[in-house]
Amino acid sequence: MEEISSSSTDSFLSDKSAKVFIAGHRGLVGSAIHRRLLLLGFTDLLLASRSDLDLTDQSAVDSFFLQHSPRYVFLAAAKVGGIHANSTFPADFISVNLQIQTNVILSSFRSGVKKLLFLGSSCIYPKLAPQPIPESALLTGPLEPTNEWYAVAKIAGIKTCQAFKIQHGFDAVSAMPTNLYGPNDNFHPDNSHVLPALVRRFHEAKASGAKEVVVWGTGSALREFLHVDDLADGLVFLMDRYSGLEHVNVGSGKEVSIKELAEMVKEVVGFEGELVWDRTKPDGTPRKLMDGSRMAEIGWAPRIGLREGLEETYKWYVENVIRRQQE
Ligand SMILES: NC(=O)C1=CN([C@@H]2O[C@H](COP(=O)(O)OP(=O)(O)OC[C@H]3O[C@@H](n4cnc5c(N)ncnc54)[C@H](OP(=O)(O)O)[C@@H]3O)[C@@H](O)[C@H]2O)C=CC1
Ligand SMILES: C[C@H]1O[C@H](OP(=O)(O)OP(=O)(O)OC[C@H]2O[C@@H](n3cnc4c(=O)[nH]c(N)nc43)[C@H](O)[C@@H]2O)[C@@H](O)[C@@H](O)C1=O
Repeated sequence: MEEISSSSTDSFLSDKSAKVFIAGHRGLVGSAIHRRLLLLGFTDLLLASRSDLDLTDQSAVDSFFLQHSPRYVFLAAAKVGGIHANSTFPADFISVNLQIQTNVILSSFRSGVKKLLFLGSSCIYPKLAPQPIPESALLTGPLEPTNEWYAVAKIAGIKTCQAFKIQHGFDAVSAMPTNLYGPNDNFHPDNSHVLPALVRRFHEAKASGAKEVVVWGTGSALREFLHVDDLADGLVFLMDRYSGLEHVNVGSGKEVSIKELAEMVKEVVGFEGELVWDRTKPDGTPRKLMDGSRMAEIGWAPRIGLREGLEETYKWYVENVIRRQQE
């Protein structure tokens, strides 16, 4: 059941005065969507930080939607973290994500939202899925154990969107991004994803004159990285053009090993010491390159290469995180 909306008069991009709620607008993805919509000339963006609206609180979410009546919703709020955080806090990753997404999807439906875009992740696919991973690989095999709790919540999110579309005709679509990076990422030493973790670790090693940097795992795991500004562009594209039942992969189409990534970060940061591999840490999924042909068929392509995106992200980290610590 594929449906690609064709009417330009009724499309998201022809409705720039519409009220758009970006759930999670301070995060990596939400802040990139915010930047993108401002650049495109959207004039009525609805934003609420966690202290104003806890998205796990069902009645608060319901009241918020009834009070503000947004026309479009980007659901970019979630409990997010890297391999260590996912393995350490399984209860949070499954329960918080189920709560946030169910509350936002149901309140959107009940309050008459025109269209909602839900964000999943490439970790929804089986650990040993065929590569590149097509959308049809969902629920065809066992999940990667380090993030199965998060993955189960994300799969439930896709299915919630599909169920409301089937039963009620609610225009809720799902995008599955690959591993992301960029401005406003989480640079926590333990709980973040690999790219921001390495940016911070190499920067701190260079600053302190350390001789070694420890990198987790064997370095052989392969990952596909997408700059978050490319993702935001792709999400706006989907909001505008796609109303199909099936979720859509959003990736860069390019993979690197963690060893190659670590060497690249080392070079960009300018650290001159050695890399040491901590093999007691898990590699996680051996490979997760997504098949991006559906997005390509709809007419979208990423623009930012990994090296360029990494250089820009390191500059952002120094100018924003480090400089602020020094002030
Ligand atoms: N980062 C990545 O590599 C990938 C991310 N994704 C998906 O993209 C989406 C966004 O992720 P990302 O931007 O990286 O995550 P971040 O952690 O950077 O941002 C998440 C946002 O959600 C908000 N939030 C979390 N819990 C609550 C709550 N209870 N009430 C209100 N707001 C809340 C956070 O608020 P606060 O600022 O207060 O903490 C934050 O703004 C998620 O669905 C994630 O699964 C998919 C694939 C890869
Ligand atoms: C986007 C996706 O992200 C998560 O899955 P992941 O791809 O395994 O995420 P990761 O970025 O944490 O690790 C990637 C690889 O990198 C290695 N690695 C090396 N050194 C560090 C390091 O210092 N930190 C981290 N985190 N990893 C490291 C690490 O051992 C692994 O081999 C999901 O849990 C889930 O959140 C999700 O959807």
